[in-house]
Amino acid sequence: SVLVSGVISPPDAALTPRANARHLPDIIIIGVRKAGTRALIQMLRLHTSIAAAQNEVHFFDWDSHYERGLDWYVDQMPEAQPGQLTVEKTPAYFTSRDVPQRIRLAKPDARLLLIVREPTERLLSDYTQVYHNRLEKRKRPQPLETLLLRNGELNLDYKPLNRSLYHTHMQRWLQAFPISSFHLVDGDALVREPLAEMQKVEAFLKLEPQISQNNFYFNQTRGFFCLRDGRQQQRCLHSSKGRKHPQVSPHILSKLQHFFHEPNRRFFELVGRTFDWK
Ligand SMILES: Nc1ncnc2c1ncn2[C@@H]1O[C@H](COP(=O)(O)OS(=O)(=O)O)[C@@H](OP(=O)(O)O)[C@H]1O
Repeated sequence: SVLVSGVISPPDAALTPRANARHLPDIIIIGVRKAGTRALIQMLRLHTSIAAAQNEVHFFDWDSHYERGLDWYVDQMPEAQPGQLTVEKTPAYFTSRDVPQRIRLAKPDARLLLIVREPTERLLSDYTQVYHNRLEKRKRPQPLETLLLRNGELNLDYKPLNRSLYHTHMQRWLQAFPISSFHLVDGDALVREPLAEMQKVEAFLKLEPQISQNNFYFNQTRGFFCLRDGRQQQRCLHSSKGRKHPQVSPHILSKLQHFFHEPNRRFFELVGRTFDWK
């Protein structure tokens, strides 16, 4: 501060380094569960302009969190340097009824990242996740057929099946946000060619292109790409990512793929692009 004719003037804002601060997320990864949301947020934070929340926050989908208000939500965010964009991921947002309107109220200019994956494979991944959760809780896992079929027909109330009906959920989101608020990430492509997929994300977010081939190396043991950050720290995703899926009879597989054909077509129409799904 400077003493001018006996008055102490406030410090020059331009000369005072602004401190790191928490703020509402600029970017939200809204899902889909088991489509590669963790890989996406980890790859995004390779960029120096991104500050990412570590844990799934579940602010907009859990009433007990939502009732705590926006100050609580901001407290869950990482500290961001001036100019950094903040991102959180909660895959359950995509399929939760009230979430689109709640996000619109809190952050109408949020940039929404949605990662999708071939719906049958996503269903099997979802089943596998629940299977392991039950084992951990010492509950007996149930065979897929019992959950998926009712009187020989597909059981539409089975949640992992419902979550793969992307168009029904996307319809709700498009009532709250224009399509320009979304960027869709191809989860199958992110596994095979992470750099190409991340360059599209950088472009959508208007970030300076920074992520490079140097940030990825293929790990033969894991069968996936792992990450190398700017300080040459190497890191693969947790071992719960990339699990073996159950063997499913060809009859059920083709039933599922046939079933998803029409919902997929409607999803492609809604989002104005296609994916390479059977
Ligand atoms: N690089 C890399 N390493 C490991 N795993 C990768 C990677 N990229 C994408 N994936 C895929 O991410 C799938 C898990 O998806 P999510 O992180 O969205 O799951 S969750 O909803 O948060 O539980 C996980 O699904 P499963 O293979 O079914 O386990 C992976 O296929």
